[in-house]
Amino acid sequence: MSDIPLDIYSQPSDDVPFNLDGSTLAEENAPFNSSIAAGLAINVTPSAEFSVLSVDEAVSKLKTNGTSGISSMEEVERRRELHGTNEVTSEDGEDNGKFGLLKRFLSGFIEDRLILLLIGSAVLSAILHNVGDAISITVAIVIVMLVGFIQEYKSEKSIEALNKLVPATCHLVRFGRESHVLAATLVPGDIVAFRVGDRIPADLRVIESVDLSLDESSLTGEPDPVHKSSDSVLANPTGIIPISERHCIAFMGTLVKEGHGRGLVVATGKETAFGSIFEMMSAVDKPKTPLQTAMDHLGKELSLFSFVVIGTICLIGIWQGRSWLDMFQISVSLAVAAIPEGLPIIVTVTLALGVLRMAKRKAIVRRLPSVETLGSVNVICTDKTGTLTANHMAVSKIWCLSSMSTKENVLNVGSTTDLRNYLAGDVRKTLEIGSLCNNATFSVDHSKFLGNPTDISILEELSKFGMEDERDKYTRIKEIPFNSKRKFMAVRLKCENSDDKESQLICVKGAFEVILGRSNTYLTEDGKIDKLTEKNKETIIECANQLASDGLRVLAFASSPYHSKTDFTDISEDDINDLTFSGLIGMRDPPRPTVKPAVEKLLQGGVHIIMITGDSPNTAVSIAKQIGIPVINEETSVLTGDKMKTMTNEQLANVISHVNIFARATPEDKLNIVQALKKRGDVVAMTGDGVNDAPALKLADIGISMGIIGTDVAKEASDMILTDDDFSTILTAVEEGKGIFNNIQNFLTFQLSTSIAALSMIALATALNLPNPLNAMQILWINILMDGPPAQSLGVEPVDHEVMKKPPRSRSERILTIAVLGRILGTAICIILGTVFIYVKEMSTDGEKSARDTTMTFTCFVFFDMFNALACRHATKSIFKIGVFSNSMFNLSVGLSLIAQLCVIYVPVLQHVFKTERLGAFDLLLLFCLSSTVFIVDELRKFIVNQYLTNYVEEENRYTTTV
Ligand SMILES: Nc1ncnc2c1ncn2[C@@H]1O[C@H](COP(=O)(O)OP(=O)(O)OP(=O)(O)O)[C@@H](O)[C@H]1O
Ligand SMILES: [Ca+2]
Repeated sequence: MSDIPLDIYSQPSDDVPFNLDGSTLAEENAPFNSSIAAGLAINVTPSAEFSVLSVDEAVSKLKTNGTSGISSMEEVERRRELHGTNEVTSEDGEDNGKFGLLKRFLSGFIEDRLILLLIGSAVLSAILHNVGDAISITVAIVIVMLVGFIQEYKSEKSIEALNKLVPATCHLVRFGRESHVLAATLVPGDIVAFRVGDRIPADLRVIESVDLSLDESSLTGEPDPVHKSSDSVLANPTGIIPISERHCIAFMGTLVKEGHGRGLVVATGKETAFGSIFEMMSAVDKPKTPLQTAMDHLGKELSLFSFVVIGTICLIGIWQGRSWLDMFQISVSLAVAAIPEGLPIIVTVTLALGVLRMAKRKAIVRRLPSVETLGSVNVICTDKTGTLTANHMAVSKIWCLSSMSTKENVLNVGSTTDLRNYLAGDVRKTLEIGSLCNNATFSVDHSKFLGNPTDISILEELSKFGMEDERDKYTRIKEIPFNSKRKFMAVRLKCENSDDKESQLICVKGAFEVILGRSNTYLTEDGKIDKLTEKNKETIIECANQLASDGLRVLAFASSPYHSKTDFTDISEDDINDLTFSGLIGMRDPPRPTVKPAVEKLLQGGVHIIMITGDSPNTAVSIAKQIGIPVINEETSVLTGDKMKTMTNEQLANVISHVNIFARATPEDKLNIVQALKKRGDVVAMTGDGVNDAPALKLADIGISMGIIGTDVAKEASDMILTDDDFSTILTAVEEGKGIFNNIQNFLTFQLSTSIAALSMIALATALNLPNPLNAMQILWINILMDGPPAQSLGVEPVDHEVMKKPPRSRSERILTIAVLGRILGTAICIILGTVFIYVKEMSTDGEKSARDTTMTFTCFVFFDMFNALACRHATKSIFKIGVFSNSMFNLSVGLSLIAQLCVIYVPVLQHVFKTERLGAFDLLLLFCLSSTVFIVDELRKFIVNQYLTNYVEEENRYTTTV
C-alpha cells in the first residue's frame, strides 16, 4: 500500500505508463469483453466502446432511460452483482487475506539479513550440541519477528483507514429522482449530473453538456482542460480510439473545470480507464515523507556505526580468547538490538495515527508529509465568510436614499417583527429586486430555505414587510450568476402576463461600489426615477461604509427596463448599465464563537494571520477586530484588491508583513499573496473553496479546502480538508502537527538512549575483559521493549496544548537537535553507570558470573529502560504536570512489559530460556530505587529547563511584539 494516502490523483504523470498514442497499456488488458471487440479478438474498455455510439444507442445498449435513469432496485442490484461496487482498491488490499498475512510473515524472515544471522547462530548452537541456546534463540527470533510484523500490519491498516476518510459523492438520477449519494453506489446505466468543481465519479458517456471542459491531467498528464460534448466520436479502423480523442467521455477522477452536464455511467470501479491504471500505479512505490526519509537515513547511519562498534567488540573478544560462538551470538543480538529497525515503522504509525486523530477533530490531512509541515506554518491566510464567520446571514439594516436620505436614518430591521408601516416605495423595490435576483428555494421537506445564505437572508425578510416571493410573477430569461470576481448577480425577467418586450426587466444586486458604478438614476420614495448626482453617490457610499464598519455585509440593489432590441434571450455584463439604484441592505454574519480563542492562541504561537475577503474593507476590519486579528493601522494593515493590482510582486513582498487584511480580493489575488509570502521564506497555509482557488491551494505549503462548501477541485488541490469549514480547526491541526513531531522526537530519544546504553555496556565489559553482562536472549528481549510497544505508545502521547506557546519550527530544523542529542547521551550515561554498578557489585561477591549476577544486571537495565520511557513522555514538562495516567496506552504497555520481566525472572521455563534466577523482594526494591534515578535526574533537568524556558519565552515574546 501507499505511504501517502489519497494522493492517487496527483501522481506525477510520468508514473503513468502510456503508449505514445495516448491510450494506456493497462487499458488493452482491462477485464471487459465488449461485443465490438469480440470480433477483433482484443479487449476494448467500455469508454472506448461507448465513445463511438450515439447518445440513444448508448442509452438503449445499457437498457436504461436517458432522463430518469434505471427504473428498479432489482436492476441496480443485478448490475452491482455483475460489475461490483464503484471503487478502485489496490491489489494489496486483497493481499491482506489469510495468505497475504502468512506470506508477509515469512518474507520478513528472508528479507532481514540480521534475522538470517540469528538463525545461523541458532543452527550453529544446535550443531555444537548447545540445544538450550538453539531453542532460546529460535524463540527469540519468532518473538522479534512477530512484534515487527504486528507493527507493520498495524501501520498498513491505519494507512488504509486514511484512504477511506473522504468518500466521493455525486448527483445521481435513478428511478426518475435526483439524489446526492456516495459515488461507490453507482452502477452502469445510472445517470449522473455534474457541474463546475465536481469530480467525475465513474466513466461517463456525456449525454448533455453546457460549455463543458474537464481537467484530465490526472489521467493523461495533459495540463490544459479538454472540451467535451455529447457528439459521438467517429469509429476508427483500428478499433481503438485513444483516450485523448474520446471527446464524449468524461473519465472517472477527472475534474469539471467549466460548465455542467449529465452523463450515462458506462463503466465503474476497475472497469474504468482510471481503475486499470490505478492497479498499476499502486504497485509503484510512493515517495516517502521528508521525515520518513530522514528516519531511513538515520537508521542507516546508526546501523553503520553499530556494525563498526560490534565488529570491534567481537574482534577484541575473540582476541581475548572468549568462545567465538558466544561472541558471534552476542554480536548478532547486539546488532539486532542496536539497530532501530522499528524506527521507520513507528514514525509511519505515529504519523498515520496522528492523522486519524486529526480526522476525528474535523481536519482531514490528505498527504502524510503535510503533518510535518503543519508544525512549521507561520502564516495562515484565511477566507472570511463561512470560515471565520458562521455564514448565517441575517438582514440587519436597510437604507434607501429617498425615504431615509441621511446615514443617521437607517431602518433597523433586526429587532422588529412587523415592518409593514415602513414599506416606502424604494424599500419595497429594494426587497422586490432582492427576491427576484435570488436563487434560494424553499424546501418543503426541510421546511427551510436552501441555497446561498446571502440570498436566503433576503427571502426570510419578506414576510416581516407583508411581501411575498415575487418570482412567481415573472419568467427568468437569463441570469448572470454571482461570482467573487464579478461581485454582482443580475437576472433578465419577463412579466408573466404580458407579451410586450418592453415589460422586460433587469434586476441586479451586488457589492455597492460595483452597482453604483453602473447606476445613473435612483428610485424615489413615491416610485419616480430621479437623476443620481455626485452628491447623492457620496451620501450612498458614506452610508454603505457606515453599515460596513458595523461589521455588516453590504449589498446594493438596482434595476432597469431591458433595452436591447436585437437579442431576445441573452444578456451580457455590458447590458448591466444605466441602472436605477434603489437601496442598500446590510446583513450580519456573526463570527464563529470558536474563532477568537483560536486566533489568540495562534498569534501567541507566533503565527501571522491574514484575512482574505471579497467583502469591503470596512466590513473586514470590523470582523477582524471582533475576532482579535490585530489591525494596528488601517492604512497599512489593510490592502484592497485594486491597490494590490498596481503593485509589483517585489513591492507586495515588502509590505505584506504588516498586512492583516486583503479586502475586495478575488480568488486570483490569492495566488499573488501566496507567492509574495513564500518569497519571504514563510511557510504558508491558505484556505479556499472554489475552482479558482485551486492554483493558490496547490502553491501554498498547506492548502486547506472546505469540506462543506468546497468544490471537489479545491479539495483535490488541497493538502487538508476542514470538514466543518471552521477556522479553529486549523489551530487543532497545527497543534496536532507540532505534537506529533514532538512525540517522534520523544520516542527517538527513548530508542537511541537505550540502544547506546546497551552497546556501550557490552563494549565496556569487553574492553575491561569482564564476562558479558547480558546474554544474547536478554539483549533480544531488551530490543523488543525498545523497538516495540513502549516506544510506540510514546508516539500516541496526547497533544500538549502548550505547544502553541512555542514559535513554529523552522522548516530546515533537524529532528535530532542538540537538545535531543544531549538528552540521549545524558540518559544513556545514567543507565550505563547504574547497570555497571549493579554488575560490578554482584560480580565482586564471588568474581564468577553466576545466573544471579546476570539476572540482577538484566533486570536493572530493563527497569532503567522503563523509567527512561516514562521520562521520555515529554521533553520539557514534568510527568506529574502532564498527568501520570494521561497516556493509557503507555501505562498499559509499560505495565505489561514489567509483568513480562517478572515472568522472565520467576517462571521456570523462562528462567531456563533467559538463564535467570529468582530475585528476592529486597533485590527488586533496590533495583527499582536505583533505576528510578534516570527518571529523577530527568525531572530535575526539566525543572531547570523550565526556569530557563519561562525567561526565554518572555524574551521571545518581547522580541516578536516589537518586530
Ligand atoms: N449572492 C450574491 N449576490 C450578489 N452579490 C453578492 C452575493 N454574495 C456576495 N455578494 C457581494 O459581493 C461581495 C463579495 O462577496 P464574496 O463572496 O466575494 O466575498 P466573501 O464571501 O466575503 O469572500 P470570502 O469567503 O473569501 O471571505 C460582498 O460584499 C457582497 O456585496
Ligand atoms: Ca532493534
